[in-house]
Amino acid sequence: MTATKGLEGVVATQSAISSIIDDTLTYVGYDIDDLAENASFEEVIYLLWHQRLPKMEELKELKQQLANNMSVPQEVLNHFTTYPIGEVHPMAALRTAISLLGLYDDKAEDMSDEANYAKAIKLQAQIATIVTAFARIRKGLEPIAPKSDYGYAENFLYMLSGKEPEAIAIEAFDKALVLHADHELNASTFTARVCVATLSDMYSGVTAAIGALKGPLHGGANEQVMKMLTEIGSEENVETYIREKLDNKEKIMGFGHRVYRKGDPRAKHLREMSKKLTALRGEEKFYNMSLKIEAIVTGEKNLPPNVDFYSASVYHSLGIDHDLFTPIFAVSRVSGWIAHILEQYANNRLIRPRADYNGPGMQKYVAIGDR
Ligand SMILES: CC(=O)SCCNC(=O)CCNC(=O)[C@H](O)C(C)(C)COP(=O)(O)OP(=O)(O)OC[C@H]1O[C@@H](n2cnc3c(N)ncnc32)[C@H](O)[C@@H]1OP(=O)(O)O
Ligand SMILES: O=C([O-])CC(=O)C(=O)O
Repeated sequence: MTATKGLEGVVATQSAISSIIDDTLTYVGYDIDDLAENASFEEVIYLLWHQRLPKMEELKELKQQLANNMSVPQEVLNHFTTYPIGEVHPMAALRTAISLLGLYDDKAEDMSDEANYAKAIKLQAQIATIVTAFARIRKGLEPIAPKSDYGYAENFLYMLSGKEPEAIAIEAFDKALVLHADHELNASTFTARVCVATLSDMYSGVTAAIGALKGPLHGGANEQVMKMLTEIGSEENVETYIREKLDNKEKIMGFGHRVYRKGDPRAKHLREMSKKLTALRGEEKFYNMSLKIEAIVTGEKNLPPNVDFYSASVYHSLGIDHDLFTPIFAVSRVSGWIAHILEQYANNRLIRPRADYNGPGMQKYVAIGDR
């Protein structure tokens, strides 16, 4: 047995949800460029969960189900007030809250298709409330109740700020949600599938996936990109900062990808959004700095930007706190995790690979006094 480091190139399952073939990303056969331009996030959720686009009535029903299920048990919101203020990362809070949410769902352990679909709706709806409520509670603010006539992106921005969001912000946020919804067998999705392949419940699968998304080599990179942009501070500092990092063999967050070689097709949409939104907010410097970083990293290392690079300046331009960038990734990606969890349940087999053992040979137990 020989191990493949990081499982690179290993095909671990069949899936009909999304594909990356020759650097083209599709959700159920629809090109991401097509969906980014035309589909709403709710349509994408339906597409991922049903493997077809919804008809008008089906979309209306899904939107209503999501809006009707956004309220979170008060106990879950109350527990946020017990955290040490300012010390808990929102991804840790989210991971804990989703696990806690399972305790208040009397169907959490019911593995019927109906119960799993009801859990899917609840999780997708309530994750938005959890992220926004935590963001407010940690600042001493009251959570804002969702509006039943708002779409998903609009409700998220409204619950976060308490203000009616501008049309341009809703449109940009909705597109960001579409772009992040699914991505074949990325680390967090694989984690979710491994978890539920033991026939564990959906809350466990999503909690495990959040843990995997949190790391800076995966979803956590978007927050790190913003940290880097803030540290660099101005266009003049880009060259020295980036070259020093590359010379020290440090990674530049938001660049590189395990699967894409020519580039991540999602990045160009976010680059465009970053250009538009930073200009609108008078914060062009973040876009200009990003362009300059891209030119150096791609020029020197042949590493194109991934989805996390320009999403940072997009979310910053929407006035979102930097440590909420990865929780927002989870708000979108939970749609993909759920699609994969349902697909795993539908054709399940325990996921249990082998390890190529490279420890010591056979040893004889030595009594503690003789070691
Ligand atoms: C939503 C997402 O998860 S997208 C990815 C988000 N993560 C990031 O942006 C973090 C930065 N990027 C990375 O760490 C990597 O490119 C990953 C994790 C995305 C992919 O990693 P892998 O396929 O395992 O590539 P690996 O880390 O082995 O890198 C291969 C080589 O490219 C270099 N490299 C890869 N990414 C970068 C980077 N961002 N900056 C500088 N060098 C890099 C590595 O140092 C390594 O060089 P070496 O062969 O000289 O040692
Ligand atoms: O596919 C990956 O490895 C990471 C990624 O881009 C994503 O999850 O969106």
